[in-house]
Amino acid sequence: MRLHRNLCFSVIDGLTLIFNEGKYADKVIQQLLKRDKRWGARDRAFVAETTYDIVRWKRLYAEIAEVKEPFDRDNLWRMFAVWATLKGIKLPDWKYFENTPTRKIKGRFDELSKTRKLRESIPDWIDNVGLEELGEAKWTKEIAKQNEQADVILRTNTLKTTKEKLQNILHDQGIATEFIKGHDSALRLIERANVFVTDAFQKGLFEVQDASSQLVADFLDVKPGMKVVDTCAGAGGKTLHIASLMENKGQIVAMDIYESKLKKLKVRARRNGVHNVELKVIDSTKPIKKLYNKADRVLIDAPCSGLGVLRRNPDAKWKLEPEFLDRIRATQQDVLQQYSRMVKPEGKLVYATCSVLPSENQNQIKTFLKSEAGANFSLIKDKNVFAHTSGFDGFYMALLERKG
Ligand SMILES: C[S@@+](CC[C@H](N)C(=O)[O-])C[C@H]1O[C@@H](n2cnc3c(N)ncnc32)[C@H](O)[C@@H]1O
Repeated sequence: MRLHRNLCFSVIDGLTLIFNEGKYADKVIQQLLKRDKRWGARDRAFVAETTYDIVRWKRLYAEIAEVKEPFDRDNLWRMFAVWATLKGIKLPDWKYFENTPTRKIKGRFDELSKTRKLRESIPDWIDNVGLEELGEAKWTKEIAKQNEQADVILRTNTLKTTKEKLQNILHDQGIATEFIKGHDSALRLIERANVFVTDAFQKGLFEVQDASSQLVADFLDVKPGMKVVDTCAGAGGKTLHIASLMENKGQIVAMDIYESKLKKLKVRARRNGVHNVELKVIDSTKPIKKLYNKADRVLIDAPCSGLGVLRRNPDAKWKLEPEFLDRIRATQQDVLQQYSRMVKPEGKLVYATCSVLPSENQNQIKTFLKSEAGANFSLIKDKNVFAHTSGFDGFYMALLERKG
């Protein structure tokens, strides 16, 4: 691979914004990709993947390069040189790469890789939490898998097409996909591609959604005609899936504390041809209380640490803080206590997170079931999905039923 100056400069600019100005990696990369209209698919992939890679391996590369935060541009070039050297890419004779100690970089990589938190490039505290909650063997495998790039997975919008038809349509546009066993609506891209620019996407034939995330709506056991409340709907990944499973029949109330997210859901629903979703901002306890005992199904896709989706959001490793984790655990129990009241007798509730930590998952369910609000419920089944065993995102989901 040959390094191109303007692409490498873009990566360094992006890293400055992410590391030094606290900007979100996905947003920064989105902006970077708009920089030069002449960039082809490969150039764009280089900028996106190299930036994500250096974000993912920040701690390890900074240790190898012997630089400390806040990083100046020279520091970032040194980290870039580490990235290129470890990838076996020949460094051009630009001034930024003068005196790059290639052999020393490889030696330090081997040495530092003996320690998990350095090898996997994670803060000490995350390593400690993972170790404490999952044990050495599981945590070591899971965090390694969480550092790999995730596949692109699509969910067929069955309101508009079938998985087989979608596969053919994408094939005609040069995008090869395969089915995934156990995931009825999913297609996996065999090679990465920008699917958002396809006609099929504009027409709402699919959404991009990881295979684990696609299990959640299935878990909720919805039927056409039901009244379903999606309490933490965000931009609606799961709401849209639920609408497909309900064949647009019945009613879905999609709620979130952020109106901005629900606005995105509105746009997506229109593209998907979804007609049975009502949006409600949670700005007080009123909209919740109004729905007490009314819903056949309630989904709590709870806010969480995101420790199951680091493959997609590698900068979360650096943004997460122990205090946030404590606060979010309290929120998780709180939403379980409050939102479970919307389930009617014999109705069902799914609690889900994209975390692999038991303290955000099964332990929350145990606490809930022992509480007064939880005494009305019984656990039907739950499922832990780990990236290292499934190959998809880390997730947890529990299905509870309210007694009659
Ligand atoms: C895991 S995300 C939801 C993802 C979304 N369900 C999807 O499938 O695309 C959690 C959501 O919970 C929302 N949230 C945070 N605290 C909340 C609360 N107390 N009540 C309702 N929603 C909340 C966040 O704004 C966020 O959109």
